[in-house]
Amino acid sequence: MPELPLSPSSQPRPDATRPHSDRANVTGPIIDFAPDVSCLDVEGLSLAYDGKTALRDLTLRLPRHRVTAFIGPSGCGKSTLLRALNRLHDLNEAVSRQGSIRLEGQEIHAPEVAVDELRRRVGMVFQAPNPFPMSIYENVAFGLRLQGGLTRRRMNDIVEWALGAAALWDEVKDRLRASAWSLSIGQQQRLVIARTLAVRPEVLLLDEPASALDPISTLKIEELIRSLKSQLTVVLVTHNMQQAARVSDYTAFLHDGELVEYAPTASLFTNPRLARTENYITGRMA
Ligand SMILES: Nc1ncnc2c1ncn2[C@@H]1O[C@H](COP(=O)(O)OP(=O)(O)OP(=O)(O)O)[C@@H](O)[C@H]1O
Repeated sequence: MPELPLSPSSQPRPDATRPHSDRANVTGPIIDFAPDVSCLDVEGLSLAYDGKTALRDLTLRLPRHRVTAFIGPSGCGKSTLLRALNRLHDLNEAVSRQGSIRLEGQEIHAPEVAVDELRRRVGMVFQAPNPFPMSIYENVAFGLRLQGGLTRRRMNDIVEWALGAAALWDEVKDRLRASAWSLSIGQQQRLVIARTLAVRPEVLLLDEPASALDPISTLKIEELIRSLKSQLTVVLVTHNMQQAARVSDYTAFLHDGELVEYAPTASLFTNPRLARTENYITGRMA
């Protein structure tokens, strides 16, 4: 699929080079670009657990077929925001929410939206790989079987495609019937990504997908993230700022449940416009 052109406003602005002292009085949020085509639109999103605020009036647009990273200190609300994007909070009665989230223009909380279908369109991969206790093949075929209606040949094709897209096919093609648990942790995480890709999501949410992995597996996941954006929109939560800088096109910095700064990644890391962002990315804020 062809790459979308970046809008002129997505380039770093000249005044982003102003000295740090000028930034000190600005509290934000600063949103330093406007996506030409957004996939997910979050508007006025607030969320609380048992009345305790975790997200405060967040508004941001996530561009289609790009990688957007959420960064910020522990407890700032990154995972809470990510989970809101495919309604993972629905079953938590302690959660209250205000505001809207639109996927390709459609409100995801609208009564006519089927949550299962939403979660097919917006797939999620967690920090610890969670393959099902079945074979490598059956893990990837799992969602396809639930959907039904596929011939054996078509299912085989999709399983091969998904394992290939997750950069795992060459390593497992000769042992598809082996238990998923016989794979290394890094391979298990790529298997879980293949399982998610098999049902053809439009968005892939990744919650610290490489934090439990060794450096080589991490590199593979990062290469995979970069390759996937030609086919879908990726949203990545990471504590690893080098990783955000390596793989993402845009970065949103959250602090204390608020969106502080949201900009093209290169611009945010080289010329943060707010002191709070600079303090975090330079390690002066835990
Ligand atoms: N299930 C929950 N029940 C109650 N409070 C929660 C729950 N999940 C998160 N919180 C609280 O919401 C706030 C935001 O948490 P969240 O996990 O979204 O932050 P985070 O930025 O992803 O943190 P980390 O980087 O440590 O994973 C924190 O104060 C956290 O304690």
